[in-house]
Amino acid sequence: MAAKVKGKGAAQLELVRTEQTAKPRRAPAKVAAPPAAPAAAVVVPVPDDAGERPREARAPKRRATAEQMAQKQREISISEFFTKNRHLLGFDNPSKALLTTIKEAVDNSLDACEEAGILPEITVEVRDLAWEASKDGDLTKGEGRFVVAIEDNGPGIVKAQAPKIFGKLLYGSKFHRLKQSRGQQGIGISAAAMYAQLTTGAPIRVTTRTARGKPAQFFEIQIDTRKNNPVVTDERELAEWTQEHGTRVELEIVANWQQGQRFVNRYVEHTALANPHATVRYLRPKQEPLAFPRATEELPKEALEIKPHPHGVELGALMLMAAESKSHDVKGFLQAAFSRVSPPVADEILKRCAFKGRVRPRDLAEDRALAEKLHKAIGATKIMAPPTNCLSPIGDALMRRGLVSFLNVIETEGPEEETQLDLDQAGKKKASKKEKAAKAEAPVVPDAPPEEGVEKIKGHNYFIATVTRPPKVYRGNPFQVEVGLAYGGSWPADKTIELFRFANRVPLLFQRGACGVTEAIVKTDWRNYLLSQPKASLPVGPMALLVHIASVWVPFTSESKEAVAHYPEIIREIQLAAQECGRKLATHIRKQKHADYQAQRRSIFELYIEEVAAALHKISGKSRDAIKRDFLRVANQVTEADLEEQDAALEAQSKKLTKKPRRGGREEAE
Ligand SMILES: Nc1ncnc2c1ncn2[C@@H]1O[C@H](COP(=O)(O)OP(=O)(O)OP(=O)(O)O)[C@@H](O)[C@H]1O
Repeated sequence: MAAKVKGKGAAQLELVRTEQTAKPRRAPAKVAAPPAAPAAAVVVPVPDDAGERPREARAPKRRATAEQMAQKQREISISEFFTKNRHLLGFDNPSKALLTTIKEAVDNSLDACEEAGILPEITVEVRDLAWEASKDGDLTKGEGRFVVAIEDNGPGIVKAQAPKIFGKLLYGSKFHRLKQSRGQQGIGISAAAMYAQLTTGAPIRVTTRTARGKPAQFFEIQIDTRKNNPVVTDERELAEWTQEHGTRVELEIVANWQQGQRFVNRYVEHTALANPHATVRYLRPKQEPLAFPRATEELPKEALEIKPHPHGVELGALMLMAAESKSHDVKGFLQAAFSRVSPPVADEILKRCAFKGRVRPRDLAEDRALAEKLHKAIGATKIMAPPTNCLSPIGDALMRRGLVSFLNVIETEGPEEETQLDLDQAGKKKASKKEKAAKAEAPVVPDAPPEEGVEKIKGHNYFIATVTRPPKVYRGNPFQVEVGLAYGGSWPADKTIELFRFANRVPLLFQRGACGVTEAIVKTDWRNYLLSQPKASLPVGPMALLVHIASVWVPFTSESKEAVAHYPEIIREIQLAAQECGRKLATHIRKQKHADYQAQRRSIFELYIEEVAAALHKISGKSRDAIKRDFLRVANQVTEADLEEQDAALEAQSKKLTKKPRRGGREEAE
């Protein structure tokens, strides 16, 4: 495809596909015969591979002429293209298709609720048609077929829009705007509908209502893939529907539940983790439903739409914007079309351009040299970074709450609290009844207060730390990175850490190796933070690491939105966030090691308290319990004081160890 300016005038500039021909304007009178082959074929001497005497070869026979080829050339509709290339949209195989279908609909529901200012209540339902038929004694029906239904309490969809939203690829509200949202391409839900149609022939079924008192609308929609247009096969009003407002989308698809369910489980769990304001219910075949109640009643901060930043615009886009401008002069155009261009900034840009005579925006569209001058001047002018109110990060507090409620759902009940007596007997053997009774009578010395950042979840201690970096910009697009970690608990200590990747609060479950997020975490030297790390790999340790990128436009590596592209600005920000979080982790691990050591010291001391108390009781006649209590208090004071001293030393050490990333990603102590 090449950009070509057609005719004159602002509206006339457009990007034109240089097709040979979509449809010939008039049929050729007669396809000209190919030129007659020369009487004697051209003989080209070809040296033999072995370097022996040159061999003589014939020129290959022409198989088709340009005219013959032109007859086969025609436009390809976007739906036809993606029908053939559905792997590009995440429908590679039936197990992945199950997840992609759910993901597209849930992401839309969350986006719609947030945009409307509604706390999302989302139900995800997967029905296994073969299993349902088998319950009625029919073992022949529905093999490999599933119904996926997603219902939300969002704002609903107006009647006239529903067919295009669900029956036309590249139709949506988010592509042209600059504001953080899960969807950005306008292809997701219609692609799911296309996959359903392709694999089962069934239309997508949509029920939607925009307000209480208004009737719910029901549609069955198919896609005419040749034209990329919707075909409504059924449409009616429903008198009864449970939702006052919202949308329900139902798709019948070929899927692989056996393998796909773990992806869906993960997606639902992680969606709840990054969206603590949403309630998600998950109804699945042959298993108990799962519920993820919201962890906060607060909606995320509203992301506002911004205008593009001048430093992010490329020459072709600048010409296109100029062509569409309604401003009378370039100064007005710059101010109206871009963010952060105040009158003085516009004057400075124009001064740099030094245009001769009056230049109107449409002149820029028609004259590439003029546009290039302006483009260069923009690049040379210092302009304030774009506004960042277009972003809505999760934030430290909610990331922590999300992690806690996620761990509460996935964590199984931990071991019963081990009594001090269990530990005293050097081993894990249970305390005898007598010992337990003695323990109950023993004087109580208060436990040390839990360390800041440590959460007890179902009997397991997790250290949780979070970092939210300030917003940054890549190619004019604001973005912000957040990192959270949960260390300890029942995560295995000898395995690679769990890396949870998120983009605009959407979990990324595939293509971990191809993702810029993974690259940034691998490049971070986790040995500085007391984790082991094989070369060029993720670190090893009992930890889950959450990385979230919020941006007005996430640069994905493909339309299936599974991995983030390797933009240096993004990778560096992730590294900085990971390092900041890593420093918190290292402080915790050191503290933990030291506390373990002091507890060990104390327990050795406590082993002898009983006997010493008995002896002192004999000598002094003072009560044994009072003596024991005094001893325990002293033991605690000594080890606490040691701990405090150690804490101060650690604090000083960690301040000294302020890390600075080295070029290439590794970091050094200053
Ligand atoms: N449940 C819903 N409630 C309200 N509006 C919806 C809902 N689902 C889809 N929409 C509207 O339909 C549009 C198209 O959705 P679609 O999933 O095809 O693309 P997208 O979300 O814009 O981008 P992407 O292709 O990246 O997912 C959305 O932009 C939104 O305006």
